[in-house]
Amino acid sequence: MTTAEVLVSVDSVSKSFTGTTGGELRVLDEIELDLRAGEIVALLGRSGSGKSTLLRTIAGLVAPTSGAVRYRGEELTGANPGTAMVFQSFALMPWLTVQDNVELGLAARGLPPAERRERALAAIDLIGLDGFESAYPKELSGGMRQRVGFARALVLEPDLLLMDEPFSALDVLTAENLRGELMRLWAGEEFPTKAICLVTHNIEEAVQLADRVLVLGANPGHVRAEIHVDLPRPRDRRAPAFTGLVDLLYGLLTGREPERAEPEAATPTARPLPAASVDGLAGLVEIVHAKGGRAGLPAVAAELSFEIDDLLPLVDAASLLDLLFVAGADLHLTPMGEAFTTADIQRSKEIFAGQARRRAPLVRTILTALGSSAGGSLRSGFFLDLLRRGFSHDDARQQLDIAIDWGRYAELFDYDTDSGHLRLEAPPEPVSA
Ligand SMILES: Nc1ncnc2c1ncn2[C@@H]1O[C@H](COP(=O)(O)OP(=O)(O)OP(=O)(O)O)[C@@H](O)[C@H]1O
Repeated sequence: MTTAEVLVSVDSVSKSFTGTTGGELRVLDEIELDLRAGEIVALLGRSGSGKSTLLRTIAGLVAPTSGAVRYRGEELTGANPGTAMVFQSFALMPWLTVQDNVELGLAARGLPPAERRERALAAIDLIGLDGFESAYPKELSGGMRQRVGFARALVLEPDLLLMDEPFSALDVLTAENLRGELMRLWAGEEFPTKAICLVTHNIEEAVQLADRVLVLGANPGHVRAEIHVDLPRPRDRRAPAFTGLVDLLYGLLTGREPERAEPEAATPTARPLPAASVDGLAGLVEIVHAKGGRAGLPAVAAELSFEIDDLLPLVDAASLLDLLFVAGADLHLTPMGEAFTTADIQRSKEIFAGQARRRAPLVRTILTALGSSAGGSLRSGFFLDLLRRGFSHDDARQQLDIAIDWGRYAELFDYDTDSGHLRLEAPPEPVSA
């Protein structure tokens, strides 16, 4: 496999965006990646780890801040001519028929109408859409719309097919069916592309489809691990080798990176608060307690019908606060977590307050700032301005909302919606910086 021709190479690519207040938001950090003929590569990572940005960089839709993307050795200066993209949202033109949607990219390439028509019909046929040529997107189910999305990309016969969470807007059965069909096409003679790179946050999907899984970490996006999936196709989800890889990836996605800063020393931007409500994270701690202090993540996700992306912030929050810790794909209750979940409500709040003050950088920063302000009160805009130096507009708001949820529960500070002020609940206590 490693001797196969390199279609696209990503050399030391970094990408920064300009934040709303002019600060730099580093999204990708020194990414190295070769995409070779014959392989399917999955980019797996939690929300915000830069997966979509990396995919768009490979497509030539986003220019790297430093480093280069090459297609067959040629550095890109615009859209990558060897790629076509399938989007999560289908991105179809509602006013065009299936046939016209599929022909769109060919028209852009200047192909004559007769050839466009012929190639579009072949792609429509290949992806199981024949009979729907003159239908409009709104007449189609989600699964059929995504087939149009596939046909529109495949008709271009790209060397490399790029897919950004192509199945995540579909219901479970439709997604499974379409994944299966894609794999049958991939194994067949007529499939017009040489390689696939897909973004997913679904671990099972990555192991089912990919030859190689790159696990991306966040802040900024970087490659944490590369896992080879040498399982025969079609893959059996119940095979021990399959579930073993799923467990390994769960562990990689949830485990803390050794080189990351300890929460005590981290700043609010270096260690953002996970998007978890107190209710959610306390519920998870309670579940692990009910299971005897140890629970497998895949089992918890399945039991709660949670996507890993919904579960990860809860796991992150509980481990940030040292209520749980992750070992491999298992969650373990810590002594602090045990105390938190078995205590009466007032004591639970005190434990939470102590942990949040010590280990959640934004909560600590808010407490410090409120403690040194006149009357222990500051406008929320003050904190939003600070946060926007390191986060996008929406992420800054979300960070503050999480901190307020945590701070209110812990009775550390309150937020007055009418005046827009955060206010200390109790007289200022010394806070170690
Ligand atoms: N054009 C842009 N301008 C500013 N910030 C951006 C832009 N595009 C992405 N970002 C930021 O870059 C970070 C990574 O985004 P990206 O969509 O690549 O991550 P992701 O891993 O694909 O996340 P998700 O799974 O949620 O889609 C996010 O914090 C996002 O807000």
